[in-house]
Amino acid sequence: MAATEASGAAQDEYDVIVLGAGPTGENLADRAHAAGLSTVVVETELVGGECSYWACMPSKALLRPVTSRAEAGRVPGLKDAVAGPLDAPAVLAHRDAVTSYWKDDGQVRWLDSAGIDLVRGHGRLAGPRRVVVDGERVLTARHAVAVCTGSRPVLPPVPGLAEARPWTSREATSAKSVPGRLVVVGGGVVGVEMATAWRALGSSVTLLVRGDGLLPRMEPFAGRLVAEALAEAGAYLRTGVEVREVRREAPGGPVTVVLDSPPGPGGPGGTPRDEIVADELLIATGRAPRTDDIGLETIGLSPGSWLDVDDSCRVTGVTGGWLYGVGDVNHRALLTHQGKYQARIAGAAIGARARGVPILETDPWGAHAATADRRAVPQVVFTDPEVASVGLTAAAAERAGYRTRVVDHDLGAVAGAFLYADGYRGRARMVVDLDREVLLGVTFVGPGVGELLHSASVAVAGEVPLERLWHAVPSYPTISEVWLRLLESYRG
Ligand SMILES: Cc1cc2nc3c(=O)[nH]c(=O)nc-3n(C[C@H](O)[C@H](O)[C@H](O)COP(=O)(O)OP(=O)(O)OC[C@H]3O[C@@H](n4cnc5c(N)ncnc54)[C@H](O)[C@@H]3O)c2cc1C
Ligand SMILES: NC(=O)c1ccc[n+]([C@@H]2O[C@H](COP(=O)([O-])OP(=O)(O)OC[C@H]3O[C@@H](n4cnc5c(N)ncnc54)[C@H](O)[C@@H]3O)[C@@H](O)[C@H]2O)c1
Repeated sequence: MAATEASGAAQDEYDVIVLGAGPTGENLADRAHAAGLSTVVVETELVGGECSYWACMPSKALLRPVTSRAEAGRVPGLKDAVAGPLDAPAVLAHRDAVTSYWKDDGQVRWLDSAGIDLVRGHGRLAGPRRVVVDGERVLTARHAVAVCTGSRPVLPPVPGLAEARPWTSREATSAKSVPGRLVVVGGGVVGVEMATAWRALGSSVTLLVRGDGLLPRMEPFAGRLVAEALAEAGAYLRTGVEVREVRREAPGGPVTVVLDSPPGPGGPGGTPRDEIVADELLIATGRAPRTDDIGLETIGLSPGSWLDVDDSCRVTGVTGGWLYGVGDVNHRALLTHQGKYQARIAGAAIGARARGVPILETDPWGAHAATADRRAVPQVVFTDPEVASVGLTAAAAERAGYRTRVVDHDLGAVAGAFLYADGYRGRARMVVDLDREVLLGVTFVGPGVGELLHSASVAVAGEVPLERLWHAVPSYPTISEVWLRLLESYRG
């Protein structure tokens, strides 16, 4: 059946209704359809969601030239060829192409070819199994409604901030020109990636962090190495500061950020009163669920809350068990690949329940139990150096009560790294569960480590015994030889 644009819909009753066509909604619809269920997706903006247009894809299009140039600049014989600045207009133009110029025709064609209907508009629940689109079109679901509405950026309650119309991740990934001076608030993933990108594109960047370092949820050496590299790139980092007030006198004019901290020496635009003046301000302080206006109150749930789900992603406390919350909206792991993973699991569970399968495989690692989104979440931060981690950090493993041993290795000391770049700097850590002798977590920091990560994901999710990992021989001379060094250190 052809993807249906709002009014000319062929039917109003489906087996499954999917609210939101981000990466999670698309994959959920695909899995439900593959299970033989008629499926419709409701989308209020662009099919492809945040990831395709204002998050993963445009941000990585901005960062790829940055990391490529940095890496080439460390290769003897190649350094001089990349000595100049980035061609910012060309980078921005490529970013525009990567987002298909913020048009979703390609993704709509995919839905169409997959036999999934599309209804454009804002969907709201209107009681059990009913969704009303733009107040007009009523859809009913025989089996399930899956809420895949994602998340949006949060603005902290700082006086003057909203009025100053700061950049959020949306503007930071879609801006058409390079601001002269950019202040970034927040030292999480969006903060460090966007500080890296815009600094390399030519902005004077000041990164304001209220804690004592960057990437606080990762191993401490990750934030330290990224902070060192940002400083070397000319960005200015201030830790232990809070934004007290923001002022922008005229739309499009400079913005003043007033800090709640002892006066510092001042970065670009810094003044003795500890105010920073910039051309743009990016707020990267986390996300809120897009559940404030989806009719949750009509089924007894609280609007604006993250959806509490079981491991099959079924929302808890809903009579009849017909409601699912998948992807960012359930707050289990706010990453595209984890949303897609949950969609595969939830889609299988919806299909099995629709077929009347009496007992689902809901034990950890079962076909109907999202498990990796708690125990083996991989993430790559695309900065220079890259940070790639999976599973638990040493601190998180200790908090969880495991008996652990932490093994570290200097990534720059393996032969592959020596060849990869002059003065390669990086570090690797594995966190071992001493009782089972399997890995709980692995972190790599260094140029190019993003592509190493899946080896660690396989080891952590597969709970591969270390004595078997000893037989997984890394090729010489690759950076993967760090696996051998880590295991040698562990075995002594
Ligand atoms: C700057 C940035 C960079 C990122 N980079 C990465 C990365 O490199 N790798 C990674 O894995 N993750 C990355 N993420 C996270 C990633 O973007 C999210 O985890 C992912 O987009 C979540 O997918 P989703 O489908 O759950 O939600 P979304 O992508 O947010 O999609 C939700 C969809 O639902 C629609 N919708 C909402 N409400 C309604 C409604 N009432 N009716 C109809 N439709 C509705 C929205 O319009 C949207 O299309 C990044 C995030 C940001 C902000
Ligand atoms: N490469 C990737 O995988 C990638 C890239 C970007 C974003 N993402 C995902 O998107 C999500 C959102 O990223 P994010 O960076 O916005 O959120 P985040 O939660 O990763 O980081 C937000 C940071 O802001 C800080 N903060 C909160 N309130 C603050 C305040 N009032 N003042 C100063 N600092 C404050 C927090 O302590 C935290 O360190 C994350 O879950 C992330 O995993 C992933």
